[in-house]
Amino acid sequence: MSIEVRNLEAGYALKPILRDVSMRIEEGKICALLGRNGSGKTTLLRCLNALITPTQGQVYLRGQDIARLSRVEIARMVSVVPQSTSAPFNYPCLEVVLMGEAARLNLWSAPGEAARQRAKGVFKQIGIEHLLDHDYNGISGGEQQLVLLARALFQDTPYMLLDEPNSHLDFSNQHHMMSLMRQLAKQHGITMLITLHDPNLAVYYCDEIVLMQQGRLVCQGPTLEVLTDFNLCAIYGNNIQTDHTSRGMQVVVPKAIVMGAVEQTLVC
Ligand SMILES: Nc1ncnc2c1ncn2[C@@H]1O[C@H](COP(=O)(O)OP(=O)(O)OP(=O)(O)O)[C@@H](O)[C@H]1O
Repeated sequence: MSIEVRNLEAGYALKPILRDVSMRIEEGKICALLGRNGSGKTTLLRCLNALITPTQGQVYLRGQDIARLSRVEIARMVSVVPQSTSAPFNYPCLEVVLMGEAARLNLWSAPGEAARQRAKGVFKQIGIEHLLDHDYNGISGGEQQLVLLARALFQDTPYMLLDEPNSHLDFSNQHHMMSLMRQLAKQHGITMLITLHDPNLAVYYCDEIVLMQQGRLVCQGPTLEVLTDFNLCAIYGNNIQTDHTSRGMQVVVPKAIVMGAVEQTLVC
């Protein structure tokens, strides 16, 4: 159940964005997609979910070219946690999560009691049972992000695509969410691609990293092999580097912090 991308080119109208992107993520791996703003991460996720049709190249899920699959077939395989949490609807959170069942229902049927119980179980798993009956538009951005995560988990697919799923979450929930993702990938063999802006979350939780720059894939490999000073500098500029905590864990920090330059600036 790997994800395979071959020589992908894609963009918007006359604006090419992705150029010659090829990569492979093996089953059960949790892969971080890192890159500067506008480097093409969301565009790549949209191609993997067939929301954008590539101008060249192919995406294979379970060895099947997704260009040949119907929307329903794709929805049974791929769940998405989108970057934006805003929604044109205002349903109770439980109903939002139950929408994850849509691809498994016939046209005129609705989720039954068993589906409702399963959905409630997912709320509990994430620790948001208190949001069950709240209106989706009446909760915070971080809470909305957790509800969208619940919907994706409820959809119960072999592939998950998460686009900055932590952007609204507090420190504790960021780690809770990432460790839950890791647990799911390992226990259920779910293959995940997660765009992140904090490389440290990739260090702690992801098996591998894909680095993107200006629509091209710069590098893919095991997390610590990819997060070298050289690669970080090439992607993010000269003010970032790796360091180690007192327990020997690799972390990514701004150079100014390592050299004490921030304190010097403050004193001045
Ligand atoms: N709907 C769209 N129509 C036209 N251009 C778009 C559209 N969405 C994104 N772009 C452009 O495509 C490029 C890549 O955007 P994309 O959202 O894939 O980047 P990203 O790496 O996910 O960025 P970020 O980290 O800021 O979310 C950017 O130049 C962006 O302006």
